[in-house]
Amino acid sequence: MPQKSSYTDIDKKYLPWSVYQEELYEMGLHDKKPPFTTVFDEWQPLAKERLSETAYCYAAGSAGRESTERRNTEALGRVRFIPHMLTPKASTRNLEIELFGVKYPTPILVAPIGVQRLYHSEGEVAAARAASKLGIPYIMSSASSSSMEQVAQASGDGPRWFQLYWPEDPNVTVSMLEAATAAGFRTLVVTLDTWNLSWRPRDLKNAYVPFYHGVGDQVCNSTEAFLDKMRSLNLSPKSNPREVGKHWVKHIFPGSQHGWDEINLLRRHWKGPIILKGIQHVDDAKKAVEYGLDGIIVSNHGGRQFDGGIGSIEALEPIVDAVGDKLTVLFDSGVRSGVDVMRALALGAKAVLIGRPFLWGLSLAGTDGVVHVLRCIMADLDLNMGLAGYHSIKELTKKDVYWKV
Ligand SMILES: Cc1cc2nc3c(=O)[nH]c(=O)nc-3n(C[C@H](O)[C@H](O)[C@H](O)COP(=O)(O)O)c2cc1C
Ligand SMILES: O=C(O)C(=O)c1ccccc1
Repeated sequence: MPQKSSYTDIDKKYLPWSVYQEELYEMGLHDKKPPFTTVFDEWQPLAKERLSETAYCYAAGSAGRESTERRNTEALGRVRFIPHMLTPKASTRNLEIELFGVKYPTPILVAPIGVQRLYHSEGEVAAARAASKLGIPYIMSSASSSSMEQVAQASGDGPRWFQLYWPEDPNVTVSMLEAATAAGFRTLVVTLDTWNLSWRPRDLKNAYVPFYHGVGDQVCNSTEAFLDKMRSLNLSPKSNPREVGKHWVKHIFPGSQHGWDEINLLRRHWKGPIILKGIQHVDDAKKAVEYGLDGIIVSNHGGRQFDGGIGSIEALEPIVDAVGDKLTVLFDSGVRSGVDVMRALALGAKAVLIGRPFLWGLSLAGTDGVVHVLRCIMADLDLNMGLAGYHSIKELTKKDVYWKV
């Protein structure tokens, strides 16, 4: 499937993004309501009411004392703008961006999140459909609870990105990359910060991790080399889902770290752009340039892996200063509103991944819930861009930002 060069020709009813504000006020005249609250900080508590304790804690929880997660949102909140006035061009905004030669209608992507069927019966399929409607990349996780084919179908002609948890065995790695290519995924995100799951006290207290319950191993069904291994043990995903699930976890979380030189293996087996996710250190960002990567995602996995790190936004500025003109820098961890998106863009990110908030939307109302959450964030972004005097994304720079006080 050739990749489209532009996803900006989406359904006009979504544009400009600020139109959602009018739509919502209009609903009041016809006794209608949005699927659920528009208050950013109410999505999580509302989802908590609907989810099982185990599923809720799996998503809400982070590593250790959850100090990195708190630091993510605190540090983002410290980035404040000094708005411009009398800027007539800013009365309409163009939020388009270009990543790897492809145009997108807004600088927002859907973060890779595994096991989405814990949150809604349609899981990844519902979320991928939402992203496709909005013309934004859906990054399919290696730990999905839907198959590559199901997600690809739900994406339609929407942009397909695939996130790799990098197995120990190169044959399994190559087999996953081949399956993803065959299913039409064109951009590869390789997550580096999760060689094993961290110490997560909430899940340990609940004695709960999804894989032990056979959730999150659906990608293995598309991975021939892995299925061969299972056949040699007389196991199949259909007859022995739990055993196969446990083998799968060992494969995608091998507990041993690959080295930089192995990046070449990925390059040999992937034609499109390759992006490393989980970079926080400037030295690693420089290595990514040295090894010819196309992009990096400055991320600390939402504070779910290493506890005791800096806020992800604090890592962004020095990384952009060092390598921002040499590869594409994306950002995630702690983004909760449109203004948070502006904050990361002003400090140099080219686009931003939304994580937990879309998962709460999925939990509350499936595809419509994800669309609602993303449209709220995009409308907030669009309106705040205008109020601070910006017409386009490239006008956002750190000279208008006040922080580190
Ligand atoms: C429940 C859950 C599952 C996740 N699964 C994955 C995954 O499979 N692969 C991955 O690279 N990141 C995964 N992440 C991390 C997200 O991609 C993203 O980095 C993180 O959610 C950003 O933090 P925030 O949601 O607090 O903004 C997961 C996050 C959550 C909350
Ligand atoms: O929990 C996570 O953060 C994560 O990355 C993951 C890993 C495996 C399955 C589901 C999610």
